[in-house]
Amino acid sequence: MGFDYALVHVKYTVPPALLLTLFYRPLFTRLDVYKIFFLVTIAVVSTIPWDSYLIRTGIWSYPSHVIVGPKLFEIPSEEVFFFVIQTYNTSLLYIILSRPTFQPAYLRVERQKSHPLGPCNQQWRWYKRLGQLVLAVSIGWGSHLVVDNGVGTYTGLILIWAVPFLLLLWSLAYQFILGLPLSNTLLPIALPTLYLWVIDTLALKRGTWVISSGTKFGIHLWDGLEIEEALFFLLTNTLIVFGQLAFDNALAILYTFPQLFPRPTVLPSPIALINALCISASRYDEARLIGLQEAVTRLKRKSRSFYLASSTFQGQLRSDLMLLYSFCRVADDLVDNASSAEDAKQWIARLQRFLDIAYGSAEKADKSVKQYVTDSFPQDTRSALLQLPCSRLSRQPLQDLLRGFDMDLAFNRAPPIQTDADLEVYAQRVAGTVAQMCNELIFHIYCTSLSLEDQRRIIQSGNRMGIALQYVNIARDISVDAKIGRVYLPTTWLKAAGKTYRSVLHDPEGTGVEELRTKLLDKAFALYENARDAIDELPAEARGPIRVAVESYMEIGRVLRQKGYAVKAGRATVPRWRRIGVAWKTLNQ
Ligand SMILES: CC(C)=CCC/C(C)=C/CC/C(C)=C/CC/C(C)=C/[C@@H]1[C@@H](COP(=O)(O)OP(=O)(O)O)[C@]1(C)CC/C=C(\C)CC/C=C(\C)CCC=C(C)C
Repeated sequence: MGFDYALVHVKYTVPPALLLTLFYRPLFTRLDVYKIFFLVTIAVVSTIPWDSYLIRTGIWSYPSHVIVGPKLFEIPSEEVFFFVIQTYNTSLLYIILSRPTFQPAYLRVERQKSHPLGPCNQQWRWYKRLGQLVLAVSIGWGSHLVVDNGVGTYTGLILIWAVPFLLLLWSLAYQFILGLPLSNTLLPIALPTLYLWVIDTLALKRGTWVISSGTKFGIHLWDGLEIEEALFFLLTNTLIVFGQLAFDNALAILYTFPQLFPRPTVLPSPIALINALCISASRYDEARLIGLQEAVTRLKRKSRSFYLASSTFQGQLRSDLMLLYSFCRVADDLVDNASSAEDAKQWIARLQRFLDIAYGSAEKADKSVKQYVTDSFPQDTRSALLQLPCSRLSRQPLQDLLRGFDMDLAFNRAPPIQTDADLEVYAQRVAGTVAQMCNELIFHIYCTSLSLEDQRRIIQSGNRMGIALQYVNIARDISVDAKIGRVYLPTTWLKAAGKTYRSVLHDPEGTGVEELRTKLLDKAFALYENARDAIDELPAEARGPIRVAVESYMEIGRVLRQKGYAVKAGRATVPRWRRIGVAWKTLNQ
């Protein structure tokens, strides 16, 4: 009996597990736990027979003075724990590194020439086949080495055990394996592999585990690291990451194509996951994928705060929020960038008609909505309208949002915001409604035990939070808005400060404006303080992410409030590292 192997865990495998867990703790969801548990189970069940065979045939061994004692099918308990902890560490590293990526945008429709809709991404079929060929050849070579029963036996046994699983995962998830950024694929394989190579070198040198000499090539990758051990850790980490990628690929399919999977659950069963992966890529909805890709690009380009916050959301809620953002952004831009007041009015009328049709008769809606949008809106805005998740949103906040845009048009006639009450109505329409829709999506997607009355109360707090954010938005954009002929500060405030609407329009940075900005920010922070506790009552999966979304926007207000802060180029911005810091601090509160 000895503790050498146990000490390898104490020193080298448990500390990274603790560090990674601590780092990711605020974002750890049930789905993450489910994904890791799923993979750990498969890893343990599939490795035990193979490892047991290797030990029983003497290909590798553990001197009795380095292990504590208990064994499972001849495998020391420390080794069984190794399967668990390696899968946990590599999986968690993958989850952390892939969190910023919006993976559904990497799904691709594949169609052959013979398909009625014409060819699309045909090259993917060849990539898939090429990968399958390479993996099949590796299995063949592995079998040959095993049959030979010579110095290549250990390599052969590694190959015939690991590569069939890789072949299966590749065949199911090649789109994600090839298409996702290297930070989601190569990095989570390379980092733990390198780390385990170093640990293995130390363990082999100390004799914690021993590989018998007749079954290995005797080649070293570096002093003390046998080539077979290097291959073993490389392939096991690849298996874990491919397993996670296949899981995420299945989730992306389940959550992206409602016409194929109408009501996916938050924790889909293994059968549902396999069904999703087995659907032919020719059946993916191309319009939906374009809608999601355009939504991510739009969000990334237009809002740094919400883009950062979006990476803290998961699954269907993340997609739906992006699509909602895309719609709101497009609608706002169509009205704001119109060439004349008449033109802007026309866009609002068209958006109004779009809502009429989208929320009209269910059977006819789909076709006529598509037709209407194609006939009435510019090409680059269509996906934002057509992919709006109408079935999960009520009509009233969308309707009110348009009424808010309508108030913007009134600036051409007379200042529409005279009093505090006007300001509140305006902010409620353009931002309270947005918050309401975010909350509607959350309650739709995540089950809650809250009564309807409590849900209504939380939604009302959300509305107030939206108003707070809009006040920050107005405080930030006083100069920008003046350039387009708008002053959102109530005229009663201007009068009390000895200013006129016209004077602020012409000199938005003049004396006295700073005090009014501060007054507006004070109002924003009062509303925020009042509403923020309601976030704690949201379903657990949405709490942290919503806090990040709210805090990263309120941070703009904090920057504006800093003594001596001068608004640069007409707009206050929060530096990237400060935004990340805010998100980090918020999640750890
Ligand atoms: C994470 C993520 C993807 C969130 C998406 C949120 C979303 C759908 C935002 C829509 C934004 C938008 C373009 C709306 C159109 C009207 C408008 C301009 C509203 C102002 C947003 C400012 O965006 P931006 O700075 O990019 O705009 P301009 O450059 O000035 O044109 C608003 C300030 C409204 C934003 C309001 C919210 C996102 C609501 C926040 C509140 C909650 C999420 C609810 C909190 C819940 C509780 C229980 C308190």
